[in-house]
Amino acid sequence: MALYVKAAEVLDKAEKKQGALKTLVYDSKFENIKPLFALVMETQKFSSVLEEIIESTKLLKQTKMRMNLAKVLVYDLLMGHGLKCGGAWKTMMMKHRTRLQSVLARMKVKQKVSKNEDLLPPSVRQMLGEKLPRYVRVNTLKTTVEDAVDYLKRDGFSYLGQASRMEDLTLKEKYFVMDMHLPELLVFPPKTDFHDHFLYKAGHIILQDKASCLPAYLLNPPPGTHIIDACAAPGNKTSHLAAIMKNKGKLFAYDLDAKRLSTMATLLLRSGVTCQQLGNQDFLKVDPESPQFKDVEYILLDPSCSGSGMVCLGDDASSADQKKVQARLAALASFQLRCLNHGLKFPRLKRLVYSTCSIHSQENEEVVTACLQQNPGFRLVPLLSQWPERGLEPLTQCLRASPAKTGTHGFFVALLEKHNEAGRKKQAAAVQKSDPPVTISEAANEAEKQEPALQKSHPVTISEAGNEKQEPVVQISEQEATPLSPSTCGKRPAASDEESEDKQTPAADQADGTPSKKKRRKRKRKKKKKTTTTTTTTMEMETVG
Ligand SMILES: C[S@@+](CC[C@H](N)C(=O)[O-])C[C@H]1O[C@@H](n2cnc3c(N)ncnc32)[C@H](O)[C@@H]1O
Repeated sequence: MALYVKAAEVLDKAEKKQGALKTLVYDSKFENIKPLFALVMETQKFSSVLEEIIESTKLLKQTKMRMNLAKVLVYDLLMGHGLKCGGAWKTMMMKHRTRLQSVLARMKVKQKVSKNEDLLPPSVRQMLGEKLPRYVRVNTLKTTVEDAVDYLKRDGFSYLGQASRMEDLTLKEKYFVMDMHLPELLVFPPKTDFHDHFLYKAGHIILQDKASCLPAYLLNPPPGTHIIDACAAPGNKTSHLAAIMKNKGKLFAYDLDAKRLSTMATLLLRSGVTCQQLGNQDFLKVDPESPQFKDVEYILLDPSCSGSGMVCLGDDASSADQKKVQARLAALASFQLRCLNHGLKFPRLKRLVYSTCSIHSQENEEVVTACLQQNPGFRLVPLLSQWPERGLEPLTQCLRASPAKTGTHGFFVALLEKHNEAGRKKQAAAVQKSDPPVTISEAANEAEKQEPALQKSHPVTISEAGNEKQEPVVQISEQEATPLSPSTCGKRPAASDEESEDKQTPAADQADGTPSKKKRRKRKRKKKKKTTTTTTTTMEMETVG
């Protein structure tokens, strides 16, 4: 029952505008956040429907419950996976179940619909991203685009060829097109459900939002290269990278969260990925100087972020508790900048792609600006000139994405590349002459002054899209994770994300501040033991994956 009481409490607080749902759930200190989050989000989504059912059955009067408690219980009883409580509460709810069920059934008959979702008001449906197309990435490790298209045609879908404008992505019934920017991406009407489809179950297609396909596509690591996916789980971008590399080379994929990593191992197995080496590890503690990374030339960094771009999660910006929201954003931005700076330390790195599913400049342009100030040997690569939404001024080389302009969830991508030594020295000198490096908060102030300047949309034709991958210096270009899964992207950094500065710095033992010989030896042994543990985890994950 604790779950329902806590969920009702969160909904009460949200009604009193004490914070955004997401923040309230995380602040609730409830031991099992995931089911609480899911219950609160779903109840909120069906709020108006549940209220109608509760009122027409006079449930509050008969049970003396308050509205939000009734809502969470009725949600789970009628639309969720059944009540997860026992005792008097369950007995009471079961007593009313038939009446509640028949009101729900009557509502559906009246509105001539069959699914619970269809009862939602249009405004809620739009907010939930129902209007976003269903994007399907063809997994070229298992099939080809042509074969996937043929299979889908035989399965009753009608193929309209490659799209050339945004409007072509607005589809109905069983029509589908090939995307105009990403040729391995097929586009279907919103809500087309592939979860039970053979191609999905066999790993031939991957359900991935278009914006989320950008990082791997733009990084475009050639087959045979060594690459790191720094914050990888649940692995949609990892499997995309492996497909681009044709499973040739080495793909180190790290994630701090063991559970998500194990989901990822299953997903990669199904997708036919074989070039990976998984590690349940904090990326910030991966040593760039380690011999195993000496050939790493590419990094994909998609760190934890606010998830404010995910249409289903919404944005905390309207939250009454702006202080908390800003503090959370600042903590995330600081973590993201540390990851970015760390990624640039790999000695042979050529390119790093940075992405977030956030719409906040603090996590996007400001992080990149601060990073470039601190790493003058790197610069931004201009991306997809035809892409309709750019990074905020002056970072227009980067891409942004949004439901309105690109028909996707909100997203941000920047591609950084190392430039030559002469340029680096020149830039370093210029930085010394000018202001000290921009810190995140300074960048925040600057960015606030800027008006977002967005470029106009230029429709792309097939051949242009093919050429669109940027001229390279070297060479160019979900839950079980569905794009709408809150756990994929809106995930808060694990505790160590925000405190991931190495906490194991040894305390000084001797007068000069250095540890004693004995202690040094002990620490050395401990360190050796730790390395072995990490390797074991990596090996285990490889076996699973
Ligand atoms: C936005 S999600 C990554 C989504 C993934 N790239 C994909 O496309 O499926 C961020 C991930 O970073 C992980 N993470 C957070 N802090 C980390 C750290 N310090 N080191 C490695 N992974 C971390 C989280 O567990 C989470 O799985």
